[in-house]
Amino acid sequence: MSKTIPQALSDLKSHRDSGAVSDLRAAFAAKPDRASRFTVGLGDLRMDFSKCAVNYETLTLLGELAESVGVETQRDRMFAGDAINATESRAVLHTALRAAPDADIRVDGENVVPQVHAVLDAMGAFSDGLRDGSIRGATGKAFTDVINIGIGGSDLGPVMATLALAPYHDGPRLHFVSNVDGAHIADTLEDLDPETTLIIVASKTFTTIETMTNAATARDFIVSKLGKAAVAQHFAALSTALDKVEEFGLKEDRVFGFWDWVGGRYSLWSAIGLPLMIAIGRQNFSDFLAGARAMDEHFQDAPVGENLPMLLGLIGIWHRLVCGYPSRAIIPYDQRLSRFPAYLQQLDMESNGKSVGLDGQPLTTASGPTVWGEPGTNGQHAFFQLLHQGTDVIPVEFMIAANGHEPHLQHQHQLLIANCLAQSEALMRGRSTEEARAQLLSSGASEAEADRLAPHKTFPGNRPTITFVYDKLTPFALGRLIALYEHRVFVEAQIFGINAFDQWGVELGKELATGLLPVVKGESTGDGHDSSTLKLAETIRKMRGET
Ligand SMILES: O=P(O)(O)OC[C@H]1O[C@](O)(CO)[C@@H](O)[C@@H]1O
Repeated sequence: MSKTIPQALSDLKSHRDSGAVSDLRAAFAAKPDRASRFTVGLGDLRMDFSKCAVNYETLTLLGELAESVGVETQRDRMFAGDAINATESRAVLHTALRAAPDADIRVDGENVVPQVHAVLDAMGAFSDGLRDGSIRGATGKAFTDVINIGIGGSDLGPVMATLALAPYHDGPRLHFVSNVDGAHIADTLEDLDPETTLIIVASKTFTTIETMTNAATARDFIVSKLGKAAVAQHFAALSTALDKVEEFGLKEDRVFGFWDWVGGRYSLWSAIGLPLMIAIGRQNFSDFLAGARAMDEHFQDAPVGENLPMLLGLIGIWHRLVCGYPSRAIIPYDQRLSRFPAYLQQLDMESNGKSVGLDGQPLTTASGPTVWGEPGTNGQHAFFQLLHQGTDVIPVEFMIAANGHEPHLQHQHQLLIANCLAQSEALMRGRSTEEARAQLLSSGASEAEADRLAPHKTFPGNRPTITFVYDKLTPFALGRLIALYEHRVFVEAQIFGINAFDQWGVELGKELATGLLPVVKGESTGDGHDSSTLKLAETIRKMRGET
């Protein structure tokens, strides 16, 4: 019989308190094969978690915790299309978006895979037409530029993946506009010609105020030069709300749909991926889906001890619920993954930033950590000081490709690799005060100077890191990496006992913004708002010369 969750957690805490792996340096010295023991892989992807303070017993206890909440059963329910998004009574089937054409995945008795592939085919035909110039604008010119207007899940995934796969771009130039700040769209439109610009409006609900406002501005941009009739040729829409898209005035062949069982932050594999497909082409997009599918299969089939998403999730839980670390940093040593941390922020924090359990009761443990990061080596010259010597321990997840896409810049790639490995080594080893002192003395410092400076040059070490290594950042590798993190978030959510697939926490601010707009415009005195908010609105109106 499996343990109860409190029992499993309490056993993990006692295990940690017993100091099983309290000194990583000593653990490496004691077991020279520690790296091979705590590295798992899938294809060319390796996950080395040997620099986390865990041993085999930790993994066994984490496995018991997973069993106590039925993670595997929940996983199977998700893949089977059960309505596991309980607060919205919906299935959660982003995995069906990358399923093989002959798969059979049912929602309300209907196999959804044929619909998925019908949309993929339509996206393929449209992106082929844009890329080969057979689909043209109102004045007969081919499209040179495509703007994706969307926000959150309708922006972050396409932006991140388009940048990540830049070496595969051979289609029109891509631009992304998300912020309601007019500066974003103004700067984007600045150098573009309406005659050769296609605008994609990406919104699951087709009601999001930022996206609809930017879409209206983009529409004016097209209409002012080409007239109203050009809208149908210069726009496309990606949405589940087909009725609302119709009101916007788009023809059916310019609308690419998806379904309510695709969460916004899990939608990159759906029609929301169209900008990426336009940039890299149908075949590369299909490889991207295949990478995610490989991770889906692995997540379903591999035993817990070899299962990357399970282990990544369980180690995340170890750090959050047992060690109490409040955040984690994602540091890709890959400039083209520079938006990956931002993408993961939505994926992870919008999913697991909850404080009420599935039963509607307040959680009695913590839930998702703060997720943040920047690419290396840039971060080294910014916030790594805190990672090495700050008072908080922040687990880091590094990622590095063995091979870059620039064969003529091998030396730079080797330097990048050396930096990535050096950082995880430094975080693990640290430098004792005695070592710091000895180093100072050997570089000519006096005894007094060495005593004074040694504490400042001491690194506590023992700071946990996970390092991912893969051959090259191909479409397949990127798809696999994203799916890994999607499933990791899922595993952690099961243990937190929350619904990872709703996001009610974004609602209140939206409602208040709608109510405050008349105050900002001076059309309402704003009864019911607090004095700070009203005073700020008044100050801003004064600065704008409106009062
Ligand atoms: O695609 P939509 O419906 O415009 O929503 C955009 C984003 O807004 C959110 O609802 C949060 O505000 C996200 O969950 C979603 O990805």
